Amino acid sequence: MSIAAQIDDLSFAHLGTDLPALDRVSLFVPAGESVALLGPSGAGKTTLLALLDGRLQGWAGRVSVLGAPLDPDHPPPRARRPDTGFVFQEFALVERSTVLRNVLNGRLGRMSPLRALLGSPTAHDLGIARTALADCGIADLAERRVDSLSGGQRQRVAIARCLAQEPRLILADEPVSNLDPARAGEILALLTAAARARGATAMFSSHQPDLARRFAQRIIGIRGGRIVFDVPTSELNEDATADLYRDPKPMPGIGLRAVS
Ligand SMILES: Nc1ncnc2c1ncn2[C@@H]1O[C@H](COP(=O)(O)OP(=O)(O)OP(=O)(O)O)[C@@H](O)[C@H]1O
Repeated sequence: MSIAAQIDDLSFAHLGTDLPALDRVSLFVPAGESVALLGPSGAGKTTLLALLDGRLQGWAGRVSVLGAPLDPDHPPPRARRPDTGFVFQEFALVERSTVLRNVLNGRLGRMSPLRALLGSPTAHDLGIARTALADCGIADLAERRVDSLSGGQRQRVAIARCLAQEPRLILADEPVSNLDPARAGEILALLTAAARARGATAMFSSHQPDLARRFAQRIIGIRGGRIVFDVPTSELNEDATADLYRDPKPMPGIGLRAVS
């Protein structure tokens, strides 16, 4: 079986913090799966995705992505890992550039260094970018500047850029948190269907259990940096989900009191 990500006994604290953002996490994700990470604010979802994306250093434990171990002290530069794609919550697009140029940026890691430097795509790169635009339903926006687009359209551009990279692992950090419920469903449908059609693995974080249920095969609950459940979507339990979001420490003096 091909492996998208394997994590063994991983602990990590951000610089300048004492509490670990991830605490003894172990995880195995076979290739092709779609996985949702659920958990309250500060649970460690973004940290886990950033770590798999090779953007963090100095963890304890073992991490391998697409079969290659990541060195905790020297993860390879992002540009040298085009097989892993990332969709950011805040899109991270070049606002004053066109949609097509932004999507072509997803090809940079696949181009020769000279072409990447000159920003000169081949016909093959252009074909892949146009296919990604069409798959995301925004072929007609190719020449529009990003700063003229709505939030939902920007999110489609961010996904198209990621698809143009031809990643085998797609990581997405709250990719629909800025969208209304109908748009959020459309975008997650698009992301997971595009991953499936390409045989890629998709891992996305969310605060919306209903969307996770609809679009993920597997749901991982994280709280306080630890995995508290990891189940096939069909086995997700309402109580476990509610527990995940329960207030950790009620404020002293606040609560229900009998009124005499
Ligand atoms: N750059 C940073 N420097 C210091 N601490 C950080 C940094 N980024 C995150 N943290 C801390 O790490 C912990 C996990 O944060 P993380 O952003 O991974 O949570 P999250 O589950 O993604 O939250 P949210 O749903 O709000 O995005 C939190 O305690 C947070 O304060």
